[in-house]
Amino acid sequence: QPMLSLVPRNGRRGRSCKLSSTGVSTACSSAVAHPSRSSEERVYEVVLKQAALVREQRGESALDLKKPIESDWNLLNEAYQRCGEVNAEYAKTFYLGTLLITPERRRAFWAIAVWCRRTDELVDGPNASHITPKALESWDKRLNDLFQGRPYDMYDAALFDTVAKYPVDIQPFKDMMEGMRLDLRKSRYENFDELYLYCYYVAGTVGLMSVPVMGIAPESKASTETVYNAALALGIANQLTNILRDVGEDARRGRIYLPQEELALAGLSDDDIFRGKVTDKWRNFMKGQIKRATKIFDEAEKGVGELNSTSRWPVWASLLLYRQILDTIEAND
Ligand SMILES: CC(C)=CCC/C(C)=C/CC/C(C)=C/CC/C(C)=C/[C@@H]1[C@@H](COP(=O)(O)OP(=O)(O)O)[C@]1(C)CC/C=C(\C)CC/C=C(\C)CCC=C(C)C
Ligand SMILES: [Mn+2]
Repeated sequence: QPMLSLVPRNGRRGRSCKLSSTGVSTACSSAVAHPSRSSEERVYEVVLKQAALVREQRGESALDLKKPIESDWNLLNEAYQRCGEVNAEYAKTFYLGTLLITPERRRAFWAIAVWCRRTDELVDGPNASHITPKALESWDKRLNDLFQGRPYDMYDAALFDTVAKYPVDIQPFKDMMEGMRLDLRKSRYENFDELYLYCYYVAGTVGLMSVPVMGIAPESKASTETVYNAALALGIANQLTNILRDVGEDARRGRIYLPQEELALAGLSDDDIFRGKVTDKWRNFMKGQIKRATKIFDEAEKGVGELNSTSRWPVWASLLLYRQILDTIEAND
């Protein structure tokens, strides 16, 4: 059974908490059911499905659950509190955003973000070298159990409460796991289409998980699909930013997420990345990558005003904070 430990980044001293994952195997359906179609078409299918789900659920009370008894209630509060602590430590930019949202929604985001972080930690954390496809299958089985009301620990219990209160579908969670599977077997991306699909898996999915909690403004004239596409764009833009920020860190682990075809067009090779030399070719290449990510942030920004009024500020704040990382990359040469 893999132990999943969230340890402070940058070698900093601080809180470290051990989280464990248990379970057995289950297959996972995903957006890659039809390899002949483009990544965007496949992702769009998931967006449409998610949008349909919310349309179906709109108008229903989010609090239809039977009221929990007092002691359950206290435990649940504690579970959410712990999710908040993990986020404050490991997802700082998003944590700041969540502080601007209503308390009910805030804790729902904390629970979702902890699951995302733990999932990412399976392939990126200190125990990543021991993680096999089988271990991911266990995590997948555990996800199914959680959605069916059988949480394994407090973090899962908080997430179960969240998915019971808001119309959050399991598919984006499954798709995020597919991204982690990709990380186990793939360390190069041929073109942007391939990279886009990876970004959907590990980050676009977070947008799809988030909209049902954010809520769409009742006065919004935009279609549900438009709002979901903006949310998807925010996840993709965030992830592209992560990739551009972490080129060095990823290369030290033998991973290059930058599209190979685009590197070659710019006259750059894997070796240039590994050597980490900043040349004019590299600067020009990065300019193009930053431009593309900025455009996707701009697409996302258009959707912010369609969200429930209490959800706009936190999303906008985290969008601005994340987009600024692109400026910092450029300023750092
Ligand atoms: C209409 C509209 C614009 C709606 C907005 C919907 C919305 C709130 C979208 C959020 C999108 C978002 C925050 C995506 C996160 C993408 C991301 C950075 C994913 C990272 C994956 C792995 O990457 P990597 O290994 O390269 O990165 P590290 O170096 O390890 O960091 C992730 C690590 C997945 C983990 C993601 C989180 C912990 C963030 C979870 C955020 C939320 C649940 C939403 C937070 C809520 C607000 C208010 C921002
Ligand atoms: Mn990571």
